[in-house]
Amino acid sequence: MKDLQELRARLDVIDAQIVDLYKERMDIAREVGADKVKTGKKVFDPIREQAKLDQVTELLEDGFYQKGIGELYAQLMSQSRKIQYQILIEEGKENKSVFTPVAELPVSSKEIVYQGVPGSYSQLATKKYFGEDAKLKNVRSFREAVAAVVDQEADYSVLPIENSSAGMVSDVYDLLVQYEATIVGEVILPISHALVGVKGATLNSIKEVYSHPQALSQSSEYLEEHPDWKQLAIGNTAVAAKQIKAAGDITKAAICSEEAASLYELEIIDQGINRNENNSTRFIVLAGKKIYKKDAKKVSICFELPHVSGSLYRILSHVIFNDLNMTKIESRPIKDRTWEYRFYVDFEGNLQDAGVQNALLGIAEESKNLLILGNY
Ligand SMILES: O=C(O)C(=O)C[C@]1(C(=O)O)C=C[C@@H](O)C=C1
Repeated sequence: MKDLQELRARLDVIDAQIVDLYKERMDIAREVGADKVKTGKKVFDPIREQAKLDQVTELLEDGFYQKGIGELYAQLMSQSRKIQYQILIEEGKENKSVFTPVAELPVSSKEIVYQGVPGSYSQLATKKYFGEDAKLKNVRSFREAVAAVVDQEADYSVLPIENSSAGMVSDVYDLLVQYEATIVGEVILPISHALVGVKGATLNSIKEVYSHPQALSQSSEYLEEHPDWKQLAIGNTAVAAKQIKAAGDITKAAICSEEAASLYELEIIDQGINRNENNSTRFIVLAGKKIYKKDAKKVSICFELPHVSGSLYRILSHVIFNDLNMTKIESRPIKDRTWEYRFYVDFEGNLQDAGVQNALLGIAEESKNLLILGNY
């Protein structure tokens, strides 16, 4: 058997050759990029890439090696594209961003909109972000809240986007795309549910509990200790509180925030009844204009991908190879297109960073319907 040192010495020789060839290949890819800038050809040429993958795999017989060389070339070509997108940016040939940086979010005399009723968690989140004195207006649906900013009836609206235990609010994700509203901020609200009732209501008098389905589910362990209580779903926790007040019945209770209890003059029977003590909801602040704060640190985008092996991998490589820290990924089915998905990705960065611009160029060219949802 040849000794390890000898084998490693041979690998070193081969690797030096690979490095030289890699450099030569990248230099040529750069020249191709310069040519593409001149002729206006697209950087990503999927037909050429597939032909290249077929060509290199055919040169090998072993199945394991064939797969390996395919993976290697997918990486190499992705790096060629990265260098070429960089040239586009240097030459100022990329599609200029339609987003305007601002020092502070502008506020006019218009109201700030939230969905729900006074006392709801959305109202609490809105006050947390804009301050106690902000002029607020409530609307009934998520759709109305998004439409209000797009139609310039309000400067901003605040909507829940995800809960730490129940997950994404899918309707809001879908509306973001339908209306092309811009995320300009976010606020995280710790959620602590209380069991509330009218004066005289006690754990023993309760027969029915009303709340939003998520609040019921987040309090499920507590409710399991009271199996005889009937659970009834209502559109909003604060609406549940309002109804309990109107009913004036000691057999009915609501699960809502302590603020909603005090607003509707209800008594707190039990506090902090949610299962997960760290339960929080993240709310987004939406604007109708394409603006972002100069010091914004997070980019949210969404794009569509065909149901093809490796398509998500290739797109995410733009995030990874530009050293961007991806903090979240979600997907939603695209209506009327079975098994096709829209992906929602968050990563750290600012629209002015070269790495962010480079990644967005690549994703725009290689996916369908890229939308920059916001930088905040
Ligand atoms: O042939 C090209 O057009 C290139 O830019 C080179 C290359 C490659 O690295 O082989 C890179 C990107 C294209 O998508 C296809 C191929």
